[in-house]
Amino acid sequence: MRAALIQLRVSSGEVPAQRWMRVERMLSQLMGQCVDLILLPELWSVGFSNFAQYREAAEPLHGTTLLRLAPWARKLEAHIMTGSFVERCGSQYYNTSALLDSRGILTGTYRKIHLFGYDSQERQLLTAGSQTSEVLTSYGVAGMATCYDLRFPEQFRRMVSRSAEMFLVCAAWPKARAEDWELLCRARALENQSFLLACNTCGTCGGVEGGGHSMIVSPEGKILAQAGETEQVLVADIDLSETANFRARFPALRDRVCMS
Ligand SMILES: O=C(O)CCC(=O)C(=O)O
Repeated sequence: MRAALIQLRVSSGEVPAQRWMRVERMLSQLMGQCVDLILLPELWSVGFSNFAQYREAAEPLHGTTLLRLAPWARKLEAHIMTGSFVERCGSQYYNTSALLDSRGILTGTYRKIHLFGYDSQERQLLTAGSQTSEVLTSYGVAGMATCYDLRFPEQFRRMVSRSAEMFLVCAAWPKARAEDWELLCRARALENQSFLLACNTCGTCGGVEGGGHSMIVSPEGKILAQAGETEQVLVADIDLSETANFRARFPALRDRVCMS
């Protein structure tokens, strides 16, 4: 499977339309590259730290993000994990990401469970999701998660208990905690013997510098590909049979003991 992580620069001085233009340009550059799965970061259109704009930027589930990205999924014949957007549902607002299949059809959604309350208004403005998300794709079962969720191993373990074989993570993780980012991405992959694809932002939004370093981690916790600190598309090939091979060779998941 060939994956492409669109590490987008999200800066305060820009309007979402400018980011959309760059995203669509990067998608068009993937034409002919036989990519199977594309990931975008967390709240890339509005900008994670642009809290004052959340309400105005909110959209229904089948809103702008899905409508604009679905034709790209069809054109590129690739799954697209849309990154997250502010979803409006009745009077509630969520940090929601979606997975489109290569026909542009919505196959999975995830509402961020662990909202970030430190130096952030996310927890005041949004409602937390209450369900993990495991989506059956043509490449296996994908578990979806968002940024701060990385600090909560029980969420990833639950997804593995529900058959996840890889994790798709969108993030707006700050550079100030870049070491945590790498450590947590590798730990969640290794302890769950699963591929982890994590797409982050870069650039400075609301005074917070995005850490970049989007990465693809193997089920053995090794970084297979990693972006730098600037805007780029990280493309890498993944051998998904490694998950089953490693789980058979070193069957730690089988030795789980129920602690509750
Ligand atoms: O946990 C962290 O250090 C960063 C989390 C974050 O920025 C987020 O959830 O958007």
